Amino acid sequence: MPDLPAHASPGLPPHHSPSPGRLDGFNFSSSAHDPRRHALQDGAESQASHNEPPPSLISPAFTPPATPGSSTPSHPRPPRSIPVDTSLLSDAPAPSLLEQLPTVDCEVRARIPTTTGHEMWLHVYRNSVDTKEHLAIVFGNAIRSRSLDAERPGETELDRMTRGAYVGRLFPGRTSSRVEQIKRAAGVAPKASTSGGAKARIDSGYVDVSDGLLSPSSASSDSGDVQPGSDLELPLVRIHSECYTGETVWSARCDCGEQLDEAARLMADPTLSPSGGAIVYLRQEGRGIGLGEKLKAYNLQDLGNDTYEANLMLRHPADARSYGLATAMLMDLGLGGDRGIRLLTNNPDKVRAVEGPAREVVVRERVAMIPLAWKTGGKAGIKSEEVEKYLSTKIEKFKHMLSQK
Ligand SMILES: Nc1nc2c(ncn2[C@@H]2O[C@H](COP(=O)(O)OP(=O)(O)OP(=O)(O)O)[C@@H](O)[C@H]2O)c(=O)[nH]1
Repeated sequence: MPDLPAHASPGLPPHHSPSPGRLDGFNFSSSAHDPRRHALQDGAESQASHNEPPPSLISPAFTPPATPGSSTPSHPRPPRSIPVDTSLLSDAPAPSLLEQLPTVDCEVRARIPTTTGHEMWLHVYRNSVDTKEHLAIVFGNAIRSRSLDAERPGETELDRMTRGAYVGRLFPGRTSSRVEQIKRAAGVAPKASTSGGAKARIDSGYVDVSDGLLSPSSASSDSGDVQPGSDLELPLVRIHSECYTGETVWSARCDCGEQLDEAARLMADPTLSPSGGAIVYLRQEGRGIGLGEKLKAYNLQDLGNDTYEANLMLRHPADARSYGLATAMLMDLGLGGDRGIRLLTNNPDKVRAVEGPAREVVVRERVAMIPLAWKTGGKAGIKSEEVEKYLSTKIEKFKHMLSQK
């Protein structure tokens, strides 16, 4: 059988959805690098003959399970976090920043359940500088978009719920986007009722007020306004640039899929990210040059150039990205201001650029993104000649703060 992912092969039986809990890892990406994938292919015929579903491709490679002792390797140590004072980085060339931040608006948000049982909130943004749908992937209920929650003239409660401007969970028959209204209508004292898991009859439907609805005290953190000095840890943030090849078609030329997956895993884990997290997913494919140009760059790399040189040969900057949109989206998510964030990155430009022209966002700590293959001695993560070369060019030419030690 050719070395293709199982879902590319009509010869394999359809996959069954894994049940939550069976797969503790968190994975956006497919499993091109998963040793189990090869086992899957080798064993596909015998599995088919035993009529058992093959293991899902939607989970395995990059993210180790949270449950100790499972078969994929785990790296339970919290990620390395380094305090950052960007005002001290002034001797390095500063990234170019827009004088004024773009305006952004969260158009719609929806709950995305995952095969691991974790949920995330996908936000689609519009903005004043391009027509792309930039995204925020939010973990936890503490981070909310101001522009999403803002009232829009003439809208109905159904309009609000349809665009995702509701609190708590939707359920058939829910008629109000606002949880306080629901609780008032039910005559339920928010805290007292949650302990008993009481169900309150609301209009034509039932709402379990203990299920995903916020009490008044947690509703204040719902706005993102956690006071500095509170004992909650800083929210974890990743600014991620789109990479179709690394995130969708199992490319081992880069570590982008692994990084996206790892960011989600960290943010979904309440012990590592107790105040939640957000991945700002910018549609800046190929470091801003687009997919077609990136593929040309790959051909130039196969001809012996590195990723930096290939961009220049195509008359593009080595890195054509900007981060003003990310800054504006973080502010909209309540992650701006002095309280600060922890930023998952190795890229020094990103640390400074995301802070914005007037330090609208403050990066208090940088959390390093170490390739899983390095952390696990090659047992997990992306392994290829190409990715090794890519990583060394990131370190040597883009000055990424990444070392094997
Ligand atoms: N032009 C070009 N873009 C690439 C190449 N490989 C990956 N990319 C793009 O690079 C972006 C990711 O950039 P990276 O340099 O890997 O990482 P980073 O976002 O700068 O830094 P980290 O935050 O540490 O991950 C994505 O948009 C990818 O599509 C390549 O060889 N050429």
